[in-house]
Amino acid sequence: MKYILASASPRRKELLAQAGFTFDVCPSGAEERIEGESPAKIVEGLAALKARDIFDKSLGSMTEDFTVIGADTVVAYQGEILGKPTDQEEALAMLSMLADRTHQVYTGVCLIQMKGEKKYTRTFHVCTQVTFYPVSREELLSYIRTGDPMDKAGSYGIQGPFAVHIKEIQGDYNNVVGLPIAKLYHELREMEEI
Ligand SMILES: Cc1cn([C@H]2C[C@H](O)[C@@H](COP(=O)(O)OP(=O)(O)OP(=O)(O)O)O2)c(=O)[nH]c1=O
Repeated sequence: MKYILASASPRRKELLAQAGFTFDVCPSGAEERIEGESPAKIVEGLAALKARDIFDKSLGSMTEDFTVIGADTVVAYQGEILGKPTDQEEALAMLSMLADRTHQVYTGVCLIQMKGEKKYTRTFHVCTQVTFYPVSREELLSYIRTGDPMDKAGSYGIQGPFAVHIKEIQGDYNNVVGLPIAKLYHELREMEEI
């Protein structure tokens, strides 16, 4: 089975490699816009969009069985959905809202597999609860100056300098970083047994 990761995220690449997969990386340029639904539906929809884009592009050139992996991550807080910030001001607004509170991180994953003549699709999501300590405005500003928030959903990376502000998490840590690798592994294993 050949695996194709439909993502430009270096964290997703690292997590998949750590888990022992060998794979190609083929980022999707699919337009990321799905609105007005629950966070779970949004991340699943966006993951499916990315996976489908790369599946369609790969189909003509693949001579062996293959699986495309697409993923998307958002932060949700009391009905608000937070993606990547567009500028430093927005990053400050997001982090100020999340400080001293608990929010949810959703990652959706879509697997599209071609086995023989048959196509199989699986889409799922994983939700992790994350609680921040109180964070002062000065601390937030100095974190934002590092540039770390800008490519991350919710404006923070749990795996970087912001780690000192994480009080508690409930659920899969890797899901927060961008890929629920354990669930992904088990879903793939089930898929390949069919
Ligand atoms: C909350 C959080 C998010 N993130 C990252 C994971 C994702 O890369 C990013 C959310 O953006 P995504 O749109 O999910 O992914 P991406 O644009 O990086 O890559 P692609 O669309 O090509 O798959 O935020 C962290 O690295 N750490 C965190 O703690």
